[in-house]
Amino acid sequence: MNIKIIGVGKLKEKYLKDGIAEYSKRMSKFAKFEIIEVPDERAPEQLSTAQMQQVMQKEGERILSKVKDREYVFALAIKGAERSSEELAAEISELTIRGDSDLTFIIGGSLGLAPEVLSRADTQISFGRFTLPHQLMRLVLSEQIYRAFMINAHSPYHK
Ligand SMILES: C[S@@+](CC[C@H](N)C(=O)[O-])C[C@H]1O[C@@H](n2cnc3c(N)ncnc32)[C@H](O)[C@@H]1O
Repeated sequence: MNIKIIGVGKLKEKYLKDGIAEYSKRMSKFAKFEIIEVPDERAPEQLSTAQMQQVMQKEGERILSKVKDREYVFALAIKGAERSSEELAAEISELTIRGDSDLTFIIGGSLGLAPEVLSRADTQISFGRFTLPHQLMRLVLSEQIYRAFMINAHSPYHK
């Protein structure tokens, strides 16, 4: 199985890099795990709606250039559908059984995801109504994907 997370911008914080490296190492016995970073669009603090859409569109084009046709795509979106950890684990297991072995998770930039990215997604996944910083989201998501593998392996990690 190949798990890919596509994120916008370069991860700067050491504690986030360390956390992701830890889950990446733990996941290596279940899947090939990679994180792809696409450049964020430089933008001033104050943006008009049109400028915001332009930023999201440019970032969206960069994101979509990294997505292959065969990949099953989860877009992370606050307004997406919430799941429990067990439900995500079951979803990953079902996808594997039906032959979808390339799972891609997309996290938007600071303004969110362009409509084109949401349209390409096979499903939208929400971690609740809180807005999480996109870089922290990479770590939270990495842990939840690892947790899904542990649930499917019936490991006591998930209680
Ligand atoms: C700072 S948030 C963007 C906020 C933007 N106003 C929006 O509504 O998308 C950056 C990215 O992190 C992810 N994200 C943040 N909080 C999330 C949540 N509760 N559930 C799912 N994804 C979330 C999404 O991919 C989002 O595009």
